[in-house]
Amino acid sequence: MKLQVGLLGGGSWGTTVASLTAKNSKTILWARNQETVDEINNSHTNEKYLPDAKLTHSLQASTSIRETVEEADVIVMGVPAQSFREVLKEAKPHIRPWVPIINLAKGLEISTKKRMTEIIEEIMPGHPAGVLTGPNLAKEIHFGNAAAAVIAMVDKTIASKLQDVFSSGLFRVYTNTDVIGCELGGALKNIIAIASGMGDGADAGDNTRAAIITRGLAELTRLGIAMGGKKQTFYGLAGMGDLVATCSSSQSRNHHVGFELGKGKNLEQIINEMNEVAEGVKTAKVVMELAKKYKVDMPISEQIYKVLYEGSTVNEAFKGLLRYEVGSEKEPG
Ligand SMILES: NC(=O)C1=CN([C@@H]2O[C@H](COP(=O)(O)OP(=O)(O)OC[C@H]3O[C@@H](n4cnc5c(N)ncnc54)[C@H](OP(=O)(O)O)[C@@H]3O)[C@@H](O)[C@H]2O)C=CC1
Ligand SMILES: O=C(CO)COP(=O)(O)O
Repeated sequence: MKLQVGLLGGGSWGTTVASLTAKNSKTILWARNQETVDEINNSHTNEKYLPDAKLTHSLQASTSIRETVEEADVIVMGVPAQSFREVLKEAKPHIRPWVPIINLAKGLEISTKKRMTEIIEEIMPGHPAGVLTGPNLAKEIHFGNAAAAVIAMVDKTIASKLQDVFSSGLFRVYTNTDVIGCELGGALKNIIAIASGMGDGADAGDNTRAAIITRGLAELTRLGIAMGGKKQTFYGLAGMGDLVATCSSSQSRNHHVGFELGKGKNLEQIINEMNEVAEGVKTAKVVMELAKKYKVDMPISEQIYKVLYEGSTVNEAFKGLLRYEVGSEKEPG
């Protein structure tokens, strides 16, 4: 039986994933913006978020959440982390019992410090919750470059059914049962990507970027393990894979924020000039609280937090990092 997909969120990643699943299954994409919906239905494009990309013709869009989810066999949540709860609550009355809900967002909720699948479990108890994550820069996937992702769910049987919904010849979807680790990998790497972009913007060089990626992996792994993720997960697609892609790509919005900071622009101006989300900016606040709660050292994230929220300069951030005691390159856990 072909599963029907209801995907909520018409930004660059939501539209990309909907265009992928529409190749395999009937897919309806919900966006709140009527113009976006009309453009997807009539021209099979979403120029605001995916300039020059042609979407799968069978993809339908709707401004009605009810129409999008009421017959869906799987719900995919493609809105940013801070809007996740309100959109899911709006959809809840129309979602059939036991339908799995898959998160695409890479962020943590500021007010509760929760992961998105924790929000799913809170609002929709009884529905299997999972996350699709990995090194997946939307535009490359749209233009047909090969990529790999992970679908993480506690229930292996459901995860392998959903593998077929998301996979295509060029988009290879692996399964994993470590939902916590996969979800945290995606959220935590965004702050490291800001750091890497900041180094690139300040012309710090390739060695600096490599050090940020490697030590960034160590610190996100430390927090991830303390919060219940598995060490192995952070060395896979959801951890190292996504970290490398995001930290080294000018397509990454988080890298872009860092790059502009490195060039000397201020945060407000950078955000005002973007029309897409950079989740790391908000996640940085949550991560500092989590690092304190779990008593984990996160020197790179801490310096980024100081630049974003405490008026630290880029120079001070790099000097701050250099002041940390150089210990042994011990196991992150
Ligand atoms: N882009 C990428 O390469 C990848 C992104 N992700 C993650 O996916 C998530 C979504 O990102 P992405 O699609 O890129 O984001 P974009 O910034 O491209 O788009 C955000 C989308 O969410 C919609 N939206 C925002 N707030 C609300 C709300 N309150 N109610 C309804 N819709 C809302 C926007 O609608 P409107 O246009 O009306 O403002 C827009 O359609 C993020 O967490 C990101 O980290 C994960 C992997 C890859
Ligand atoms: O998560 C992503 C790629 O895997 C996208 O990163 P940005 O949100 O920084 O663009």
